[in-house]
Formats: sequence, structure tokens, C-alpha cells
Amino acid sequence: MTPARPFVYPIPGSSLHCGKMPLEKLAKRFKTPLYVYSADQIVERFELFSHAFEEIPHLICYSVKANSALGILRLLDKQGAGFDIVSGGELERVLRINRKAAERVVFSGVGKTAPEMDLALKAGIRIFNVESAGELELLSERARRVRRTARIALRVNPDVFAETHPYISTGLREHKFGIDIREARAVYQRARRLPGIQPCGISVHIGSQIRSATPFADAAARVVALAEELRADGIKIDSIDVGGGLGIEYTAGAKFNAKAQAEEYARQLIAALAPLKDITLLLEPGRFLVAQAGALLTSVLYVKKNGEKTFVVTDAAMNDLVRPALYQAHHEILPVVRRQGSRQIAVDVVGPVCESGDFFARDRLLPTAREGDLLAILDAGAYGLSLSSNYNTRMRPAEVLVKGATAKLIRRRETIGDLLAPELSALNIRS
Ligand SMILES: Cc1ncc(COP(=O)(O)O)c(C=O)c1O
Ligand SMILES: N[C@@H](CCCC[NH3+])C(=O)O
Repeated sequence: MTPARPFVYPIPGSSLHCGKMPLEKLAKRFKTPLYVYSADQIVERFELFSHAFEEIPHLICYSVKANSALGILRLLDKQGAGFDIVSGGELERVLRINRKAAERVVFSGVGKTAPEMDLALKAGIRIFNVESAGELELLSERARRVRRTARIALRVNPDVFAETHPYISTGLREHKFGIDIREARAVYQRARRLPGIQPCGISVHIGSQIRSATPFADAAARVVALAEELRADGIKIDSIDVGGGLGIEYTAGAKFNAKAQAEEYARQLIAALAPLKDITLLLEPGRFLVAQAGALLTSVLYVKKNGEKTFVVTDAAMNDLVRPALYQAHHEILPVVRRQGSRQIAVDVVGPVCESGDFFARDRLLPTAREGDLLAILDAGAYGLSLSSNYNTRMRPAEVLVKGATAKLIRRRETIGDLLAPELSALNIRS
């Protein structure tokens, strides 16, 4: 079994590597903070996910929001992935790496605007996941205007409970997402009469970081019942999109077997969908494919004591990786170089941003750190840089993609010029 993460100490006493690449070397060459991703791990995850569904027609539409780096989109495009997008900006990213990939794009999101619809219609995307009756009317109007037909699925809200953080649960009636499944049949009737609209699918997405396959299968079963009703109404449903959301293990000690996880997820979904014939299954995994492939590499700036507490202040901050601050999310932190016989002490690992919420770990037992040490914050490949900001006028990190023993810069570090340009030009200040 391959390890869940590509970040390993290859031999006892050695320093942390990404596959065959020593992280110390990357820090020297690209400086810190730095996002490091393993291309090999991303491809491996994509393949095992795809393999798990091979017995049925399917398309894996990688959820671009998880990590929208062009270098990663290009890697997945080469594997034949489709893409799940939620904005015109994400569509532009996909089109930049391959205009032909548009036919593998599904467009989700509760607030699509007319210009975004026009862009997607003209690019010829595969399907729109429509989230409200109002959106349906606007899409029909835009489709007529640009003389295209929009293939659509309604994103239904199945009212299924999934155990995860409340901020990333989406499948209950109280959430803003989708159309109540009990009202969907009537909306499909409206859709079939609208010009420029071809209803042909159903989509559902119940949330993120869900570790059990059962809620996904429950939601799929409700969708199957709806599909049967719609087919009886004469609406040709040819695809079911079960969204994303399959979780990973963020804590080190816990057992995690990605292959077994994907296989169980596939087994339960395939069983739930079995009553429907002639269906293509669309899947929108994000985190599962890229989270564990990435780490945020950071240098220790200071080690300070305030009373009883020890703080390890790093050059990365909440603006680079907000998950701990936003969800109290746990990320393992490893020293890049392990010192012989160093003591473990409880520390808070914090960034330089002026917020008490700017932390990566609290009361975490870590080997004693010194200024200049390198730390790797693991499982940062999903919702890391894609959820980052420039708060405190901090430049966002560079990103590198490691393949075997080589590393490629896929995004250079931001400069102060990048950050100030929109203001300098607006105020006519010379840069
Ligand atoms: C519609 C939709 N699809 C796919 C995803 C990807 O989720 P995850 O990264 O948990 O697989 C999300 C995010 O939750 C989403 O909102
Ligand atoms: N940002 C969340 C996931 C959100 C999923 C988006 N629908 C996380 O970091 O876990």
C-alpha cells in the first residue's frame, strides 16, 4: 500500500522529502513560505478514483475550487479529467489550459451571472447545474440571446445529514444550495418548456470532508427516485452528478487507505444507482484528489515565550492557509530536519498576521524548534492557496509541482507590484 502522503523521511535520520525531492533543497531554491505539491500523488489519486468506478460510464470532473493552480489543472486534463467550476474565473482557467476541455465542464454555484452564463454557453460546456428557478429563467434568456442550447441538471437538495463541519455541510433544507427535492419535479416541467434549455441531468452535492460513504448513497437513492419520476414524465435524464465531498484523514495516527475509501464510496454509489439504466455518472471530487499531495513549507522566524506558553512564529500565516483559523481544522506539522534527541514540547504555531486566530496549531507537541528551522504543514493541497488572501498586504507564496526528482515552479511568488497595481493605476500614482 502506498502511503497516504508523499511527504516522508526516506531513511531514519534523513530530512523530509516530497517523493524523491528534499524539501530543504526546495526552500533554498524557491524560499518560504512555499506550497509544494506531488504530481505523482495527484495522478495516483485520480487513477485509483477512476479505477473504482470503471464498471460504469463516468466522468470525473475535478472540483477546481479545491486547488485551481493551472499546473494542476493541466496535469489532470492530461489524465482525461473533466472540471467542476463555480465561476467565470474558474472557467477561464480551464479554457487557458485546453479550450477543448470545455466539453468536460460542469458549472455549479448558486449565483451565476449573465456574463458567466454567456461565457460558458459560448465555450460549449457539458452541463449547467442550475440551483434556482430564477437562474433557470435567466439561463434560458441568455441561451436564446447567444443562440445556444444549455444542457441542464437541477441541483437538488436531498435533505440528507452528513457528519462534517457545519460550514461545509450543504445538503440540508436549511442550506442555501440547490432546489428542494420535493419541488424539483415541477421545476423540471417548467425547464422542458423553456426555450434554449434541455433538461438532461440531476445533480446533488451534500457537503465536504465526509468520511462515510453512506450519506452519499442515501442522497443518490433519493435522486434515483426523482430520475424515475422524470423519465415517466418523458424527460430524458442521461446523467447523474453526485457532486464531491469524499473526505480524507488529517490526523497522523489514524488509519487511512485512500484506495479502500474510494472503492467503498464507488461500491455504495454504484449500488444506489443500479436501478437506473443508461446513465453517465458525473463526480466532482476536489479534496480527495489533491489535499494530501500538498504541504505548506514555512520557516521559523522566532520562538518566544509569553508566560507559560511557547509560540513558534512562522513566515506563513492564516492568509496563506486559513483552514485552522476558519474551521479549527487540524493539520499535521513536521520538522523538515529531525534533530537527534530533541525534546518534544507543547507549542502554538502561529503566523505574523495581527489576529489571535492566526494559528496553525495550538498546544501541539512538537520537537523543540529554533529560528531558521523549516516546518511542513501537511495536507494543504486542497483549500490552501485557493482560499488564501492578501490580508496584511502579504504576498502570496509560490507553488511548485514535484515530479519524481524534479521540481517545477507553477506559480511565482507575488510581488508588491502585483498587489498594488490595481490601486496605483486607479490613483494615477507611478509605480
Ligand atoms: C458543488 C460542489 N462540488 C464539488 C465540491 C468539492 O468538494 P470536495 O473538495 O469536498 O470534494 C464542492 C465543495 O464542497 C462543491 O460545492
Ligand atoms: N473550504 C472548505 C471546503 C469547502 C468546500 C466548498 N464547497 C475546506 O477547506 O475544508
